[in-house]
Amino acid sequence: MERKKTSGAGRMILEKRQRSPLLPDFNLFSLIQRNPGTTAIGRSFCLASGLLYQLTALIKDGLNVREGGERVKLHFLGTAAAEGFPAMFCRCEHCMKARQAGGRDIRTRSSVIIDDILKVDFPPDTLHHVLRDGIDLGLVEDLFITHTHLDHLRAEDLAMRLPVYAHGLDHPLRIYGHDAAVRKCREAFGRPDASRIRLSRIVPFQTVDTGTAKVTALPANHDPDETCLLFFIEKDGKRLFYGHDTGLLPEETWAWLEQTTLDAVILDCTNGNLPFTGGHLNIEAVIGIRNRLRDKGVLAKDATVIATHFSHNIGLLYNDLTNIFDPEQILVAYDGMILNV
Ligand SMILES: O=c1ccn([C@@H]2O[C@@H]3COP(=O)(O)O[C@H]3[C@H]2O)c(=O)[nH]1
Repeated sequence: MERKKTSGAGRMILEKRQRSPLLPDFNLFSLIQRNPGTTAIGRSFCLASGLLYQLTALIKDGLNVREGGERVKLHFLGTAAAEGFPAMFCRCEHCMKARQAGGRDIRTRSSVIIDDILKVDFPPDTLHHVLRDGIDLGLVEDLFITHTHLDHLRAEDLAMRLPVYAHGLDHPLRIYGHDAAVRKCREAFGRPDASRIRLSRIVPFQTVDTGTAKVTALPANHDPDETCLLFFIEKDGKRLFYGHDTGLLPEETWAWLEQTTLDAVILDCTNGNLPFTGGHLNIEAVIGIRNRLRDKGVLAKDATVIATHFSHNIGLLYNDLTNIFDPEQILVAYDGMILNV
């Protein structure tokens, strides 16, 4: 189906201006209109401030504009490990600090939406994401599931796309996952009408052509009891690697990745400065993977590398993480972050 898209840089600037936490949307012009008593000096001040605000936003956003090609919007809905940050029941020093700090130190269970129509994972915080970021989930056409752990697939909530719970939908949601994910979905909502949900089992190295993107499932190194997937996503000429949850990448995944180029790489940083475990990475491993991708010529010029999926156990707040990752030119994801690559 054709969907109307605002093109390139204009779209990026619009979105970043609407959502930037540093530049809240504050319409000075409507303030003037609501206050007919405003003096000429006041009106001039407001107009000048408004113009300055618009200009600042354009300059800030302009810094992110790249040369050539359609941009792909990556919207990070959640950036935490299973327990969230602060963790639900946790009263440790770091969770207490995060509760107090708020903002970028509040992390929910991980998911990303690409160009508003392609989603990876369906965590239990999805309703919160929809409400927090004003997302129209009815637009999403394709949902790729990495694995069935509770923070990545809340299958029961997908039933909210069925009749009675959802109206006005004009296309089915196509869901793709390995066999455990398909089984979990079937147990949650059976075999619904294909106009609402279509479920497909995919296997490692299979490429799905959604019509808007080509998505290849790659093996993760996460849970020995389940085939967990990572995704290579090619959309509008951009190539992205969705690389969590995983420990050190399997060599067969490396072999596949080394045949391509990547414009954006999203990596698992669950363990922060702690030693990495079998199923997750830490800061050192994230930097190591970035270095290998760079050394093998996989990273495109100006490629963006992003660390995400942080556990509360690492005890690092957003500023601690940026202090570590900024010198490495690796971005630290936060909830609500929008990138145009
Ligand atoms: O050795 C360990 C094992 C686990 N954990 C935490 O438990 C979580 C389980 O879900 P998850 O796999 O999304 O993320 C994990 C981490 O946040 C940890 O910090 N250290």
